[in-house]
Amino acid sequence: MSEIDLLRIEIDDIDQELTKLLERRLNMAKKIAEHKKKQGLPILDESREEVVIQKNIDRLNNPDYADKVREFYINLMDISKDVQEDLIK
Ligand SMILES: O=C(O)C(=O)C[C@]1(C(=O)O)C=C[C@@H](O)C=C1
Repeated sequence: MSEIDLLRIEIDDIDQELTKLLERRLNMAKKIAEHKKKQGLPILDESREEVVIQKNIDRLNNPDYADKVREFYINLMDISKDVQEDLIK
């Protein structure tokens, strides 16, 4: 097997875990949306989003990825809000 094939096997394994985790996270986001609907709360919580982003930047071993992690969580929470809005509308 070529080196790129071996590296792609690693990427595929990581993607498999990421997809499982994404599905779990989106399921939790739906539960939060149901709670917010009952309580009459807005979907968007900007202060919580900043906490999520900062906490995960702080978890990095390589701080060079800070901007990428920020971008990742902004996109992830946009997807989360789409799922939440689809559920409650
Ligand atoms: O924690 C919440 O209040 C959520 O609704 C979850 C979540 C997220 O995906 O992490 C989504 C939307 C909010 O703006 C903040 C965070």
